[in-house]
Amino acid sequence: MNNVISGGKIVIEEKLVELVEDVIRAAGRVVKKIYSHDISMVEKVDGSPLTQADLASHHIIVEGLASLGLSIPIVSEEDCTCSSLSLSEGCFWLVDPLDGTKEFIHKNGQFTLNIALIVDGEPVLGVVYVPALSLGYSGLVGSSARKWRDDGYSEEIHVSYNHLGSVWRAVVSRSHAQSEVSFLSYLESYTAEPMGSSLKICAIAEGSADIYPRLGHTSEWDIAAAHAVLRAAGGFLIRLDTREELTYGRQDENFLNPSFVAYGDPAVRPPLEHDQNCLDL
Ligand SMILES: Nc1ncnc2c1ncn2[C@@H]1O[C@H](COP(=O)(O)O)[C@@H](OP(=O)(O)O)[C@H]1O
Ligand SMILES: [Mg+2]
Repeated sequence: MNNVISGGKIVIEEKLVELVEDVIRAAGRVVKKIYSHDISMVEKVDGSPLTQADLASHHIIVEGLASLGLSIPIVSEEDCTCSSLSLSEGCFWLVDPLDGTKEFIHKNGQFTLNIALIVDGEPVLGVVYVPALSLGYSGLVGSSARKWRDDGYSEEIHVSYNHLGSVWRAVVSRSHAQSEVSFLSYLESYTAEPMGSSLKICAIAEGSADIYPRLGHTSEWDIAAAHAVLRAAGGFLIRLDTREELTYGRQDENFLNPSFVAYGDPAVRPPLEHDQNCLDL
């Protein structure tokens, strides 16, 4: 592991992204196997679904990240007990082992595995894997973002800048999108495509969508990895209350996110002048 640790400090470079891709693919293989059989589920305390795939993926990712030997704390949707640590400074892994569990259960393919590296509150590295498509997205902020497949295909991705004067291509949650549609009515003309999981943010990163507003509940692990991919691809994900880029490690708030909007082109900002009004809709 000498190539990612130098002078006792973690070196965040492409080699580390490749190692995280190996970890996520290993978990994805198991998730895919479960997906192809009957899926049994239980309800968590908050009423959200949990399947054997969420737990299997969690264990493989936690073991895989630990085996890198970097001694970085891991916060996962399925185990956020290290939240007694102070996470606002330093590094931690932020993992959603299966985002879009409802999509997984409904077998529509729109679920993802997500691993982000957070440094001083910012998502700096992210890998999102889409088992149903054998497809992944990786981003290293300050370097580049890539879309890749298990067969070795890989291409650099970038947000789209060409929407001006044309219809805004919005993506919204499949399950929770009522207020988001009200928010979008501030745009002159838009289409709204329902999509599960962190795929929505990846769609903006690769330029196939322009904007994703989320006014309802999400947790930090739902979006951190795709947020890193989006930043690496030139995009933004800002809180609607402060209009600042969203940061991570807010364990005092149980890792719950405020309302936010993700977008690719900085020119999307003008409609956000109305954001506070939108929240009251
Ligand atoms: N009431 C709620 N509180 C917290 N998070 C919620 C929620 N309703 C939905 N979510 C989050 O939204 C994610 C799904 O997003 P989407 O609707 O965009 O596909 C879920 O991820 P999981 O499937 O990992 O639980 C869950 O974390
Ligand atoms: Mg999730």
